[in-house]
Amino acid sequence: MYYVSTRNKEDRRTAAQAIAQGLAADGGLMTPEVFPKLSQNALETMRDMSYQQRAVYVMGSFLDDFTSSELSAFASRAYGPDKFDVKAVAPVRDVDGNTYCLELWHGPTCAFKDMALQMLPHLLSAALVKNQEEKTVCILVATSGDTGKAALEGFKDVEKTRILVFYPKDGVSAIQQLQMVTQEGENVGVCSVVGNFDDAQTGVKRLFADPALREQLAGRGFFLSSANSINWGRVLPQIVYYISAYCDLMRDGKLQKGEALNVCVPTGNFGNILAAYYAKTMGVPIGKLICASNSNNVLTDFLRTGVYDRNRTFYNTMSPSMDILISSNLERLLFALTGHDDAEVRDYMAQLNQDGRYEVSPVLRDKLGKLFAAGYCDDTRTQQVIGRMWNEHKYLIDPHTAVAFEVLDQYRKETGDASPALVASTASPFKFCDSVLGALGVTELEQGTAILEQLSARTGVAAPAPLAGLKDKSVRFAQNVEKDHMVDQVLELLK
Ligand SMILES: N[C@@H](CCOP(=O)(O)O)C(=O)O
Repeated sequence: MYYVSTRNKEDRRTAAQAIAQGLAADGGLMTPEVFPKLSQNALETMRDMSYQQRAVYVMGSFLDDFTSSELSAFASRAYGPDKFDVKAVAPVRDVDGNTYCLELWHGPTCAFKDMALQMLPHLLSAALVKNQEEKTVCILVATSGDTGKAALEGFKDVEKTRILVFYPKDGVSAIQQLQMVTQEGENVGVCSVVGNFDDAQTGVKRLFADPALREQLAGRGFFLSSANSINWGRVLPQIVYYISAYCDLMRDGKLQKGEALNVCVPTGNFGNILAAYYAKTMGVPIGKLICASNSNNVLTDFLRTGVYDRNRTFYNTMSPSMDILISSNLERLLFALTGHDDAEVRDYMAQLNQDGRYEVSPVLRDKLGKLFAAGYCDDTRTQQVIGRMWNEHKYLIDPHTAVAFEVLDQYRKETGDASPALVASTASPFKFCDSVLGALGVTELEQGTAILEQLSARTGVAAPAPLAGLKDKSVRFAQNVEKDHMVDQVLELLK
């Protein structure tokens, strides 16, 4: 199977090339030329498999330049008991008999990003060998909180890799920041950027597009790649968990063969919900894809009107991982829904770059409306939902998950569509202790890592071990740069 750039479908690469490259040379996103189909029989075959086996089954259908024994070895290392605190890896919790919650935060950094970033280093390391690459890869990451730590943990001390993470100063939670600045490993770097996530992400994309920098780094024996969801190796493992959740629900008798399941995903960069869309494209009986946003509701407006307009106020919210106005992966959706019309996608992206805005064709708008629903939720409501979920279900959820529960509720009320629904739960509530404690009515908050124990004491829920362990770690990274000086950090790390 080949992968093509969303901006030039003549640019064809193998999976190993696409994964090593991260982003296409023209700034487009590498995307499969065709999507394999999963029959109902295939879903039934997978029903009784472990998560690791399902990952091999699904990923194998996309990665024909990787052997099945390679993928099996990667899956057992990526999703083993030393990495995930539950055997199921991505368990599905029954909330009320018709609403299910896919818990994606049982990995080493307590966020859904682990699902892909425990796998990507294996894929990328193998890809370097397959491509006979002699240079060391330097992974540049922009994060609004979760990707950064998950990528650092995944690539820590991985041979022939370096990793540098940029996060917005004052744009991530205190625990998220502590997770990153205390990162161990000889090949890692972390730096805050003056600005918001969009500034960090745009800065990173600018570095990828800088031919002089690439040449200079090549001279030092390095090339650049990405661990953000612009890299296909990030999106593919995310498709697996939607398929796995559907199989779990069938196995447990909660869904009948072929029964539609709506899926509601809190998303900022659109990678997580795009993975659900791809699972649907492959044949999983997913009904409506419900896109949940916080007050940075650029995606809500886009999916409702067909107009993408990032010219609006950027809010720092209590669900920081979704504080994004330039949503990278939408480009892959546009490519899919235009029938791989790279010229049309190029045109939209050029308008976005120039005016911060584009409007899709009426045909595309209709397709979006049939596939997606969208809504958003502000911080006040987010805290109410956290409080309600705790009081009614004794279920402790994080602010991003709360946004999704609220938007699903809005959708059900507005449409009367009472189909079974799956909510993607993207992070542990312990990553956002202050907001969660506030939602539970606590006003006097402990400082530093003591707040983890405070949330535990208030709820009787134990903090995940990797977060509880933060109190023994020392801060290693305190660098802060203006967005125009990110290049200096790269050159410093790779000197
Ligand atoms: N929500 C992200 C932002 C980057 O998104 P990605 O899916 O492209 O890595 C984060 O937590 O950093």
